[in-house]
Amino acid sequence: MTAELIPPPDLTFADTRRSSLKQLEAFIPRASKYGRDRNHVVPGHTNVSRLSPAIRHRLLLESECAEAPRTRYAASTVEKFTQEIYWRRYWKAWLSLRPQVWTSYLEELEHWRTDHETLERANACEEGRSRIAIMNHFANELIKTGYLHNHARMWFAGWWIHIERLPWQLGADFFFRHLLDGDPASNTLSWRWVAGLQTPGKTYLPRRSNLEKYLTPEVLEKHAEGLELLEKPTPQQPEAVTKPAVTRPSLEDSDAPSDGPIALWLHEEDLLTEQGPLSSLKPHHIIAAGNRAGWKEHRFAPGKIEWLERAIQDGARRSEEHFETSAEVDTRRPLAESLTQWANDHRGGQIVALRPEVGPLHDQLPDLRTKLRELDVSLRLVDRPEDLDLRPLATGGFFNFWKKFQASRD
Ligand SMILES: Cc1cc2nc3c(=O)[nH]c(=O)nc-3n(C[C@H](O)[C@H](O)[C@H](O)COP(=O)(O)OP(=O)(O)OC[C@H]3O[C@@H](n4cnc5c(N)ncnc54)[C@H](O)[C@@H]3O)c2cc1C
Repeated sequence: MTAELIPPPDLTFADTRRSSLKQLEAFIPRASKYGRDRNHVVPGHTNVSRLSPAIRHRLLLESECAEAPRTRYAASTVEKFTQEIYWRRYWKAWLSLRPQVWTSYLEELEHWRTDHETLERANACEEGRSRIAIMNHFANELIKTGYLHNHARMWFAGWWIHIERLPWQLGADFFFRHLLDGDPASNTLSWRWVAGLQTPGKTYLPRRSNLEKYLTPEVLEKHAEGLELLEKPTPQQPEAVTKPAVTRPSLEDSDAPSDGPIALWLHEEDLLTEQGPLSSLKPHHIIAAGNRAGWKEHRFAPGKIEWLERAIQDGARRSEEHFETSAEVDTRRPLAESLTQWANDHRGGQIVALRPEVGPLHDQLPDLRTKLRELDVSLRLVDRPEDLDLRPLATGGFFNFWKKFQASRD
């Protein structure tokens, strides 16, 4: 096997439901060793599922992924894997209760983007021109594949913040632009956690000894330059850590359903409309629209946009089959244009969708709602019951969330 982490070109990330299910099936025999092996970073990333893009965009449901290994193993054998999936649900629920953390991140990012000296140093790190060869390797891997192993994400973020002393917001943005699984909650909050903002008094430092323990030796040997800088790292303590308050205890009301024609809006936040609360809807039309304006605003990498387009195509094809009506795929125009075009032709109707959580698509909702109302079309957003159930559990830390979740199942 090659000693590079950058996978061979045939190692791709599932972009359809069918291929995601196949990948999940293939992962099941390895789930029992996940607790032991998951922190080891090896070429091809065979210790982990690599399902994050599919889970992030809901080609697969979190519940399906958590349940699949249990067809073969006892719950205790695969608990670590289940827990990791619930880390994702925890971050999402946590941010949903505190959307101001996302808005502040975007404002702070805007500020750093105007600081030329800092931006130049950040660019050098993104482009693999830093003092530490293995971090250059990770930057390169991220850009080439749209993926990094969790441990590599932690090392990279820790190095960026505590060694290079760069603002975490620029690092989070670098990840968000390239990661196929780039998620407003998991990404922003993990960077905050590494910076010491999420759990007061706790930062994450990348240490040479830890890399030597968990990274395939041949890879490290090949990229050893600058490792001495990771021998005795000292944390960059955040200035002031305040606990963000819950500002959105309940979700905004949707427009009331009307009697007119219905369009189902399929979007990248949840590509599984045929399963869940919308499955019995009788739409007259399906609009599978990409958030082109958001992709542009957040400067998504071309490979990531291509992945999203393929996943949306797949969602549209499945919805068309399930709802027995035509789906129009529109990933080229801004979202508002695709939806208002239908609204203009169907005044008095309604557009129904699964509710997008905090992030770029959610940011567009107020403007979209206004435009649709002007055309006398209502926008009805529907929640998955399991998302609503988990939301109120994320008021404290993860293990508190996990305990409450376990208790709710007993
Ligand atoms: C700085 C940083 C940024 C991150 N950004 C993202 C992001 O944008 N999107 C994202 O999905 N994950 C993010 N993660 C979490 C984690 O690194 C990835 O979910 C994981 O590496 C994906 O690979 P996998 O599918 O092989 O995971 P596996 O180990 O196979 O885990 C299975 C699933 O559980 C979930 N999961 C696993 N670990 C975590 C975790 N620590 N936090 C949240 N969910 C987890 C994912 O959905 C993952 O697909 C980030 C972590 C760090 C440290």
